[in-house]
Amino acid sequence: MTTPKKLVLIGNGMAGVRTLEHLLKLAPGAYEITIFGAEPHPNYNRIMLSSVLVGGADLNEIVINDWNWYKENNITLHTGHTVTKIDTARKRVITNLGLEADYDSVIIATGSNPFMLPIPGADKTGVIAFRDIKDCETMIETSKSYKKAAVIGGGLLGLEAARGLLHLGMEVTVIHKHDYLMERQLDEAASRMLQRELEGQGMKFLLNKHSASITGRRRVNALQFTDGSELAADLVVMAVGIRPNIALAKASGVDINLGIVVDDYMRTNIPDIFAVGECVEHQGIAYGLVAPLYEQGAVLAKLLAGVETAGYAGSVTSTKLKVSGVDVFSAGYFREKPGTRALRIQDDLAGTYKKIVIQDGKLVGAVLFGDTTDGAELFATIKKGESVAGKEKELLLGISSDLLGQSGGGNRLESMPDDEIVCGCNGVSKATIAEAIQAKGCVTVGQIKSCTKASASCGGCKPVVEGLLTLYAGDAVGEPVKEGICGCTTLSRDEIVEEIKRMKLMTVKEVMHVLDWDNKDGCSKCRPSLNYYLGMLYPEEYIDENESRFTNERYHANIQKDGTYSVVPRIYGGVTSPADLKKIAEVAEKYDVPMVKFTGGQRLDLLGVKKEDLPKIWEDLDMPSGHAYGKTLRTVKTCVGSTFCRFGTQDAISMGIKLEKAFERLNTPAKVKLAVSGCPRNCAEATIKDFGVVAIDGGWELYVAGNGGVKVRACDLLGTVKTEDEVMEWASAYLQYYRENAQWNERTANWLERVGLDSIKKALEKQEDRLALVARIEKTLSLTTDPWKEIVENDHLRKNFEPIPSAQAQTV
Ligand SMILES: Cc1cc2nc3c(=O)[nH]c(=O)nc-3n(C[C@H](O)[C@H](O)[C@H](O)COP(=O)(O)OP(=O)(O)OC[C@H]3O[C@@H](n4cnc5c(N)ncnc54)[C@H](O)[C@@H]3O)c2cc1C
Ligand SMILES: NC(=O)c1ccc[n+]([C@@H]2O[C@H](COP(=O)([O-])OP(=O)(O)OC[C@H]3O[C@@H](n4cnc5c(N)ncnc54)[C@H](O)[C@@H]3O)[C@@H](O)[C@H]2O)c1
Ligand code: SF4
Ligand code: FES
Repeated sequence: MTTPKKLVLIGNGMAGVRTLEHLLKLAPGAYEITIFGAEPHPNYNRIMLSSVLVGGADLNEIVINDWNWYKENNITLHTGHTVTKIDTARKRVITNLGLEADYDSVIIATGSNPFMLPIPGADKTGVIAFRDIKDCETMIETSKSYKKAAVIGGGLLGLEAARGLLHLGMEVTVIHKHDYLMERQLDEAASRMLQRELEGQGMKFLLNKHSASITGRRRVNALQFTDGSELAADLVVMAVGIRPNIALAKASGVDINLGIVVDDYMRTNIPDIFAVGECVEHQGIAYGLVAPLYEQGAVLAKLLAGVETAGYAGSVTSTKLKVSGVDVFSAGYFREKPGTRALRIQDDLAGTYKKIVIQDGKLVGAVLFGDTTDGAELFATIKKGESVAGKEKELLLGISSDLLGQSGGGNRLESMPDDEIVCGCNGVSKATIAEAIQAKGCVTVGQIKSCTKASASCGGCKPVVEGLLTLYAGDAVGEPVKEGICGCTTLSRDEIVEEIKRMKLMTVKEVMHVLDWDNKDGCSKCRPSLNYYLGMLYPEEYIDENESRFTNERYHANIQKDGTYSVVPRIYGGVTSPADLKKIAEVAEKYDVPMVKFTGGQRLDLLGVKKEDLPKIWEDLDMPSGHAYGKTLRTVKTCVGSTFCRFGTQDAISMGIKLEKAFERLNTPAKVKLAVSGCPRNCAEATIKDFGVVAIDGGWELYVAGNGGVKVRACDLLGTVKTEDEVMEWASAYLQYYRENAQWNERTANWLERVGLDSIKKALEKQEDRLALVARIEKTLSLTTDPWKEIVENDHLRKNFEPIPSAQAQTV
């Protein structure tokens, strides 16, 4: 038996220990391993520090290898020791505390140091980085006694720190030197959308700002900028990038440049000294994300185990911001340059943006905002490097689902190699996930997460994990895969509503806590849906959580492409008056409204309004909100009907106004549009509305679940009635039944297709059932108020519309 060689690992972090995990599998017993780690902890998942800050995990949960792991693998671990020198002549390492250890081979995995701006006052108490457990603990402690936090750096780390500090109850301002956030990962359009979303969560921003000094006696009390302005701050977190930690390598004669220079096998210039992780520079690049570091570790482990391997060839990277409620994804070379072509889709209403960049017929980069489900597929396509010529639009529209095996291109997941890493953050391979499903019986993403940690960090791999679940659980196990309303829970809409009723849960937080949400803060899908369900179930007791709503609903106006808003006052049934038209014209002139436009719903839209002008405009207009922005009743379109039209059989205008006055301000699962036509010629297009009314001789036909949007759907006939009162009764009952049974964000057309017309007819056929529904909708309607009026009359609410200080608007 050969004596094991002595292997010393310097740095007990993610990349180094990951390399050893591989090595232990490939060549158990081949090495006598000693690890030196400067931190006092066992190896932990640094990525998850962001989750710790927002209460999504505690420090014990982020440990990757606990103390026992080292014992079980006969590894000698020295924590709290910083190696200060590698004596390459005597093949020995020496620590700051005087400990020495001989080696045959040594791996340097010292990671990075956070870059601290060298400005006066940077050494004051309360000025920290965000890199390790200690920083995380300092933030949590500080938030208990102090209020104002400043985060310098609007990159991934700065924004995740800022989100954490907000969660801890601090007021947070992010100071960024560029004019838009995350410029290293996003283009300007996506970045502006991100900023708006984060502002909605309460984050403040100072862009184009350069920090000059930090003031305070011992502790920081303010941050001063080069333009002379300042910001009060009790805590300053610097998140302005990282620098490879090369001090030890330099002191030991190892070649360094930006980082420790290595070849494709992670060898340095000195025999038997290897390096891996963030401290390394490979082909001129130092990586700052775990996926490439794990790839490096796999190559090095094979080399040390004597297993043949191709060298490390560099990595294409992708990132996902880990801020709940905000989906941002970026991969590859997303900037346009000569020789590239970019395709984009931007939907300001849905708050989504997608851009792909093509070079030489191949996909080379992508940016996604608002909906990142295509991220995994786009990233896989970038990595494959195959031609996508002719399929660019399919890629852009997200209908080329080769990766998940949903299109004719064959199932890429089936042919994916077993050892391919699916979850870059946690280094989980396809084989590990397959084993979790097939051998350990996992049938939900949540279970796979608990079992393997795949999708536990940034969540970017979730679509692939879901695809594998369908592949293995669907085919091999045959068990139904139960999915929750979003990634935070496995509970369906109906289960959640049942539990809320059964346990009398009264707030969004309570629901998430009691029903054991995976992500304690929820996300942009579950928070607004819970807010809706609670409001629907408890119209009297529940206090609407404004922060759970989307930007448009929070500001009671539609945000436009350029960040301005649109104002649509209510114009019942499309009928206005000279007085109202005059008011609208005067307001448009007074506030320099760039455009006044008739909408498709027969109203007037004032476009290009500045946020700070909104309350003043509403005050001057003195008209109710048209709710053109929310998941509520939008418009009731009418034709002129029997009042003026020679074909009209009924008074469509007064019927429409009656309906609009009854249901204005009603919260619904998704937006609801109504129309009334005075005869079957149907000039108001009532048969493509959520609820349409068409006059016939001696009565009215009632139509439901139509849609004139992306997917046009003609209504189904619900029934025929004789009187206006009956129209009101059926409309009320139908809308309330929809409110009580549809999923949040489900339009009536989709709802009806899901549950079937017959089930709806059955639920409404008995008058006693209809009247019970009518009573419930009337209760809800009796409690609604006009949001514009409420804001106009409340100074505190008006403050939310004041401009956010920017580089142009100085002192804070
Ligand atoms: C808050 C946060 C969130 C992040 N989120 C993501 C994410 O979502 N996705 C992603 O891909 N990446 C993320 N990262 C980056 C990721 O954590 C790093 O890329 C990764 O941890 C680097 O691994 P490493 O082993 O090279 O360095 P580290 O994990 O930093 O390990 C190096 C270790 O070596 C120790 N050490 C240094 N010098 C010595 C010495 N001389 N002697 C002994 N020990 C020494 C250090 O104390 C440290 O413990 C995040 C980073 C942070 C801070
Ligand atoms: N979700 C994730 O993937 C994730 C999360 C956190 C951290 N990380 C990684 O951790 C590392 C550190 O993150 P980071 O965000 O600090 O690095 P970064 O280099 O990506 O971003 C730093 C940001 O700070 C800004 N900046 C630089 N100097 C500034 C100054 N003087 N004033 C104001 N702004 C300034 C830069 O413009 C840049 O946008 C990176 O490698 C990052 O990839 C990744
Ligand atoms: S729908 Fe009939 S009543 Fe209404 S405008 Fe058209 S033709 Fe006239
Ligand atoms: S890739 Fe980030 S959690 Fe899987």
